[in-house]
Amino acid sequence: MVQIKGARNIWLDGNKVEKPAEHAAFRGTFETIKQLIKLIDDGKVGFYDESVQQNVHKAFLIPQTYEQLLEKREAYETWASKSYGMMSRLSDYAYTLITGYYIDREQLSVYDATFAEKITNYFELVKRERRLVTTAIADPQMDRSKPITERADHALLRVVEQREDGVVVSGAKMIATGAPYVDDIIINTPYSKEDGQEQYANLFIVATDSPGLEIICRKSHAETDRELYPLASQFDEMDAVIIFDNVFIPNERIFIRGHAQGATAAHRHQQLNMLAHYQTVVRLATKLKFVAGLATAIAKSIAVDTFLHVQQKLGELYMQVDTINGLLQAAETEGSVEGSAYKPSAVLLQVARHLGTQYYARAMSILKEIGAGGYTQLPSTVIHRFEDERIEALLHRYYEGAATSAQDKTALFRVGWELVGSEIGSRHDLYERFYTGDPLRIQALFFENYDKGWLDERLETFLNSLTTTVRQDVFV
Ligand SMILES: Cc1cc2nc3c(=O)[nH]c(=O)nc-3n(C[C@H](O)[C@H](O)[C@H](O)COP(=O)(O)OP(=O)(O)OC[C@H]3O[C@@H](n4cnc5c(N)ncnc54)[C@H](O)[C@@H]3O)c2cc1C
Repeated sequence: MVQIKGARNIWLDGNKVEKPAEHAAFRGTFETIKQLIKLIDDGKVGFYDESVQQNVHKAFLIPQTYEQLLEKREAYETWASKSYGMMSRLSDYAYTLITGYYIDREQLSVYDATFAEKITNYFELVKRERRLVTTAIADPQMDRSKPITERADHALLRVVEQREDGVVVSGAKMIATGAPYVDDIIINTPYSKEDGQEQYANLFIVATDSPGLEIICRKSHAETDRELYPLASQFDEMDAVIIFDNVFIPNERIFIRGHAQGATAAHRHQQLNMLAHYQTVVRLATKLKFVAGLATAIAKSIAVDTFLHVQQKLGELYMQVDTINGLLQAAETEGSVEGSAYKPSAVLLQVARHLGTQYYARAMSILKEIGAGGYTQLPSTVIHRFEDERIEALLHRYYEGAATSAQDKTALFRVGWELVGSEIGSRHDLYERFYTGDPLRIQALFFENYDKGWLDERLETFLNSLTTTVRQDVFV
């Protein structure tokens, strides 16, 4: 029996949600998560872990070889394809972050001598209890222009009381996708900290049933009717702001305590964690594949795939999928053993992640252009629910496709509308643009960190070839 406890202080529509698993806004997703967790007992997603004597998700597998990395890919693919790539923070991402910290525990112990022991204990706990975990990093959008030192006191999550057995923190974090469903949230800080800013410089994992931790949900996009809303009825992950109103964090959950460089190093670790990026790119590929398949089926259903420009647009979608898959494969084969793990190539995964922020928006645009007015021609319910048989018969006639029944054609367009026109669809468009951080600054960071050696070399060779003699030869 799979138990999902869910969080405690969940706020939706101004009310406290007492039994989230029974609430219409969360029920469908609770059910999906339950089905997913069952997969851990299957060989494709889970592996037997001696230390906890049970199957655990392969996100926890520390790959020693290329082949083991591929095993992880299969697990992520199987997990992601159950939600067609629509759910992305269902713990597999957070598990890879924890595994990454565990792999590099000695390195990070430089900033907090207790790091290695605590992360080892948590690594075992999360596997043993099959705890669900998400992550929240950014501070609330108040005044982004000010340096940390000039921001309002409550603008940053901070320690308000030091105790022997832990710390008390106040402040807020945004956004934590999946928060109502999880047991724990990894909390870190996005900005580089300096000495003197220790009260903001903590990496900890907070339990969602901690008193004072309030989960403020956005509007629910969930629906309960599976036939009308196949995506929203199963896959609304929910996004929330987490408010810490004097929340106690016990010592064993504080991995870096009040260390400016340490908190920055932990954040960089998360940003550069190739095993975590690997999971996100596998998930992205799954979603793009789903969209490409749907766009093709919609085009076929009304036979617009016969037109050249539609063929070109569908071709573009296939190229998106093949580009991301190609980058994934290259990242796998160009990986290397670093420390105790075989890790995929960082640069190629960063490229794939960044392309994803543009590809998804483009894919939505193509889906709109192909389906066109068909999305708004949908009757407000499925055809077989019409109470008048005469009208139902008329709908079967006038909603039919080229070689597709009215029932099948409207079902396809319904999914299309969920992606391009519904609230959950808009949320996904936003998610793909921003989930990896601000794409603008990430690309600029790519420039900064890029190994530009080969660019200089080429230019130097060219410039050296233009010796005085050659120039004289040319211009005499
Ligand atoms: C649907 C969704 C789900 C998410 N889920 C999670 C999650 O589970 N966990 C998590 O940790 N995060 C999550 N995020 C948050 C995500 O990490 C942030 O949205 C992202 O880092 C961008 O930050 P922001 O939204 O605060 O935008 P801001 O940083 O406020 O940026 C707003 C605009 O201002 C510009 N800007 C801001 N500051 C600067 C600057 N210094 N220099 C130049 N330009 C600047 C940006 O380019 C952008 O155009 C999620 C986001 C979304 C949309």
